[in-house]
Amino acid sequence: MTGHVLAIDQGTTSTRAMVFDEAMRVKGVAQMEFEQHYPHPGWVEHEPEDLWATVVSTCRRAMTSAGVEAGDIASIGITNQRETTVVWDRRTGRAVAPAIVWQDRRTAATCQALREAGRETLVSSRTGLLLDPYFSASKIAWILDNTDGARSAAEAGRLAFGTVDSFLLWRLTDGAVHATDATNASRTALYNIHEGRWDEALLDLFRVPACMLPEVRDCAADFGTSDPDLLGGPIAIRGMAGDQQAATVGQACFEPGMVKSTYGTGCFAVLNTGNAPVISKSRLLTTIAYQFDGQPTYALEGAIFVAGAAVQWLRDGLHILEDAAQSGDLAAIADAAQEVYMVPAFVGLGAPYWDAECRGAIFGLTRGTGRAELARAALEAVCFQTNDLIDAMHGDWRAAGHEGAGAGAPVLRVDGGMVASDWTMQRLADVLDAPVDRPRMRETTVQGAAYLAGYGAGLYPDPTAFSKGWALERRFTPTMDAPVRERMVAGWRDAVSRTLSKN
Ligand SMILES: Nc1ncnc2c1ncn2[C@@H]1O[C@H](COP(=O)(O)OP(=O)(O)O)[C@@H](O)[C@H]1O
Ligand SMILES: O=P(O)(O)OC[C@H](O)CO
Repeated sequence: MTGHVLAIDQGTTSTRAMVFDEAMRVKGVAQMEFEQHYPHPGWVEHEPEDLWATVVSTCRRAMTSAGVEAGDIASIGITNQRETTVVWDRRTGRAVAPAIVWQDRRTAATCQALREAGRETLVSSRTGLLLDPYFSASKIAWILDNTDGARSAAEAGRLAFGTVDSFLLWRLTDGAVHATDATNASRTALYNIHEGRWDEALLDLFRVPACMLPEVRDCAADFGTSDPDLLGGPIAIRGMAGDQQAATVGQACFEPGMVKSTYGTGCFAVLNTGNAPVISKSRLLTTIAYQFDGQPTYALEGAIFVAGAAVQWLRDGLHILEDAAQSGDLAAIADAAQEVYMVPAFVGLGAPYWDAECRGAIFGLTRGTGRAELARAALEAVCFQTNDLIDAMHGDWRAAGHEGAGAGAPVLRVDGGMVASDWTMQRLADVLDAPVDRPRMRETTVQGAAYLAGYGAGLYPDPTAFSKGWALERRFTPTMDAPVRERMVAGWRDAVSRTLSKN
């Protein structure tokens, strides 16, 4: 029975655990949602104990459903919602404040002040990111400045910072290992992606004490051993990556030029750019896709903050859907004559607009607009935003001298909860005017984490051999006439321009 891998995917709205066997077949699955906290407009928090409790519970349940015990598992892989910031007490392991989630905008004014002070180039040139509240650095400073005694405790070495991976690792190893991996580090705005180290100038800029930071390791590496009391025995931890990077691995996007896009709460498109970082002219992020043997592979990334979250809003906020799947059925019967656009800037807009202050808007409402048109507008917003990202990506890729190659071959590999919607995937292909490939294995994020853990443990083959196992479930081919597409895209861009805060 040995030769299994346990993969943990601690996401924004739910935690999943899966057990895979030595042939990478899924043997057991468990998933749990947990509470989202919105204490003020633009704020989003998680309770770190909820993250931890759902991880332990889903791991145990996945193992039970797979019929395996700790001794049957060769290694654990961790993947996670990125940027979300946890600061905890090293003695107790307890967080000193709620986790500030990646979507949280409370540090918008700090970032704006730093931008006005001309510090954006320092951040972007070293981290590949932008001065935006999305990333961890300003969130850490907020916790230190707004929690009693936290700054002095941090400076005295009593507090630890971690993105969610690092916090979970600390807990899994009972405080023995304070580490992260290069992909998660690359999302903090404190990590120099060119030199592969925490950057003193950025630590000064954001006022973060160096002694709080985890050690940075490869994605397939020795991350220690789990506390024997947690899962019925000690298990080696050998894989780690941020969830979008894990999905890039799970989609086997190992060749420069390959692109994947994941549709969960948000949407994240990642283009593998190989061993050399490509600097975007369109405000996309340069980031680390994965790192093996100390060698980073870089990526361009476009991040959209709200994708499936707009569907959730229709369901839980407006109560016009019974479940998320109904959105596609409604969109299919929406009135084609009504041009309704939804710009779901609930927490501002991400790439390529980066406007933390703007908020959502709906255009083109008439007396005849109903829930079908709103559902269609929410799903189409995801397609239009992907189109904005892919346009920008291809521009950057060509500017880097890759005309016609790689990303020039316009195929998008998709995954995440939303890709279950055939209507949305067809509309995506139509809006992109390019094929959209949905793989047989939709849980690519957790599969990526499993692959890293199995690769790290010497159980799974090298990336080239793993790539051969990628299998297509369905290709969506564009069918929309060009004038219709162009009119729709122009309508979307007009809606965005009317939503941006700089109007
Ligand atoms: N059939 C569907 N049609 C449209 N949206 C869907 C569908 N199924 C799930 N979703 C959306 O996908 C998201 C869940 O995807 P998931 O990958 O589990 O997200 P996350 O990892 O961010 O928690 C939810 O926001 C949900 O509204
Ligand atoms: O948890 P997800 O799938 O919404 O992904 C969140 C991202 O990692 C945020 O950058």
